[in-house]
Amino acid sequence: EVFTSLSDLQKVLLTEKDIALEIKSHIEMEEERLKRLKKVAEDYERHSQEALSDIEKHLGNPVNAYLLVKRFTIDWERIVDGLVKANSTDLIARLHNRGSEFPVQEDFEGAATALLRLQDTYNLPTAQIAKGELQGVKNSPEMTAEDCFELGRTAYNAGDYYHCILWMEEALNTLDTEVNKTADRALTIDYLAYSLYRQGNVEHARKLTKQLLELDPNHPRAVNNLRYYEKLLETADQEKKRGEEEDLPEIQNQRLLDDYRKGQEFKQYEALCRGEDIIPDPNKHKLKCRYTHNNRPNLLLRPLKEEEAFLDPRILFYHNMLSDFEIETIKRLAAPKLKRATVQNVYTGQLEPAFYRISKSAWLKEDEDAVIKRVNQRIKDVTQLDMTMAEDLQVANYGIGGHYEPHFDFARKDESSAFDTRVGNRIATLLNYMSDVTAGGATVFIPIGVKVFPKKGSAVFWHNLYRSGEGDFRTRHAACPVLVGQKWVSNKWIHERGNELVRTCGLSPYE
Ligand SMILES: O=C(O)CCC(=O)C(=O)O
Ligand SMILES: [Fe+2]
Repeated sequence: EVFTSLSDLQKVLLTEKDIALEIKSHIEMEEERLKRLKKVAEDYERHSQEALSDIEKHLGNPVNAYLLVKRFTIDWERIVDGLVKANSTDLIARLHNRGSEFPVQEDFEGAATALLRLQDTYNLPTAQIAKGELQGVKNSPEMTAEDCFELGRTAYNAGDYYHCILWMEEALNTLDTEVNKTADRALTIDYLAYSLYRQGNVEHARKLTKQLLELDPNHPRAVNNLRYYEKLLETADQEKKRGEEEDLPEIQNQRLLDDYRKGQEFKQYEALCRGEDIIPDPNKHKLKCRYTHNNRPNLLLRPLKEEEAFLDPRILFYHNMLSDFEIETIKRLAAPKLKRATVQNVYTGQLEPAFYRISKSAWLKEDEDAVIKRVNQRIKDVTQLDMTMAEDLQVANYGIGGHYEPHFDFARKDESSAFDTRVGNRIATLLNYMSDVTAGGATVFIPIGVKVFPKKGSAVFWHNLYRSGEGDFRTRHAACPVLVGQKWVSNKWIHERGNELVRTCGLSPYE
C-alpha cells in the first residue's frame, strides 16, 4: 500500500505525470485520425453531390461505377478499421502496464479514513476540509460534491454513520452550488437518510426519504424505507403528536467510538495533539537550557543545546542533533526499504500492521554508511549509555494522517513479546526529527501532558524504565496524526544490558 507513507505517495505523483503525457500523445494521434475521417466524409459528400446531380450520366461511366463499388468494399474496410474505430487499445495496454504503480482500493480507503481521523483529532468542520482549508490555510483545491460523496460512502461502508452524515450533507450543500453537477442527488439523499435513521433521527430520515421519492417516485428502497420509518414514528407516541410540517428536532450525530476511544486517555491524547494544555506543569519555572558536551571529545567543538522539556520523568530536547546532510543521507538510504510499520501482537508475539500505527519504516545498519556510524556515535555521546545491545537505527515516514496511538516503548513483563534477557528491556529512546511538520504530528506524553513539536534536526530523549528496571508508565506517549506536511523521524531504542553499571539502581524501585 502507498497511503501509509508520503515517500511512496511521491512516486505516484511521477506516475501521474507520465500518464498525462501518454494520454496527451494519444489525443494527438486521435485528433489526426479524426481529421482524416473528416476528409473522408467530405469526400463522400462531394462525390455524392456530383453523382446525384446527374445520376444516369454518372453511372453510365464504368469507371465511376467501379469507383462507387470500391468505395463500399475495399475502401470501406480501410475506413472502418483504420479511421472510424477509435484506436485506444494501445493506450489501454500501456495504462494497464503501469497498473502496478497505481494506488489501489485499499489505499483509497486508507486515505479516506486518514482524512476522517484528522477531522476528529483536530476538530475540523466538514465544510472547512471540503474547501481545502486545514488550520486556516488553503492548501488544497475545493472538493467536488462527488469527492464528498465518495468520502461519505467509504464511511458508510465501514459502518461509520457519523461521518457518513457529515459528508453526505456536505455533498448536498456542494451540489447546490455546482453548475455541472458531479454527484447524484437521489443517491446522496438515500445514503444520508439511512445514516440519519441509524443515528436515531427517524423524523429526518422520513423527511429526506420523501424528498427522495419526489426525485425518483419508483425508488424501490425508498418506498419500503418510508413505510418502515412511518411505522416507527407511529408507534412512538410523542412522535405522533408532532406534525410533519413542524420544525424537526436537532440532528443527533455522535461519533461512534470503541471503549478505548471513549475513555479519558484517548480524549487527552487528542487534546494534546491539538496543542491544548491538559495538565499544568508545576515545575515549568524550573526547566533549564544549557550547552553541554558531556566530556565527550566529539562534542567538545560541537556542544549540544540541551533543553529540559520535563523534569520527572526527565525528558530532554536537543536542538542541534543532526545536520541537513546527515538527514538527507538517512532518508535516501531508508526510502527504498520503507515498509508498512508493524506492531507486536501482545498475545502471539507476531509482528503485524495495525490501524493505530500508520507509517512506513526501515532499519539502517551501522555499516551501511559512514553517516549512520557517525549518528550512532553521537547518540552514544549524547545519551552516555552503552550501545552494545541497542537496536539498529529505525527510520519512519508518516503518510496522510499517519500516527502512532498511545503506547509504551518498553515491554510489559506479561507480554509474550518481552525482550530476551540477553538484551534486556528498552531502557531509553532517542527520537530524531528529520523534517519540520507544517501542522500536527507532535509527540505527546499523555500522563504528564507533555507535547513536543517536531523540528528538523532536533531530537528528544527519555528513559522508559526506572533505574530499577521497572517500566515507567508515565512515559506513555504517541505520535499525533500529521495534518499538513511530511513527518520523518529516526529513533534509537537503547537496551538495559551493558548499562547496569552506567545507570545503577536507586534505593526504591520507582526512582
Ligand atoms: O514519531 C513520533 O513522534 C513518536 C514515534 C514513537 O513513539 C515510536 O516509534 O515508538
Ligand atoms: Fe514510541
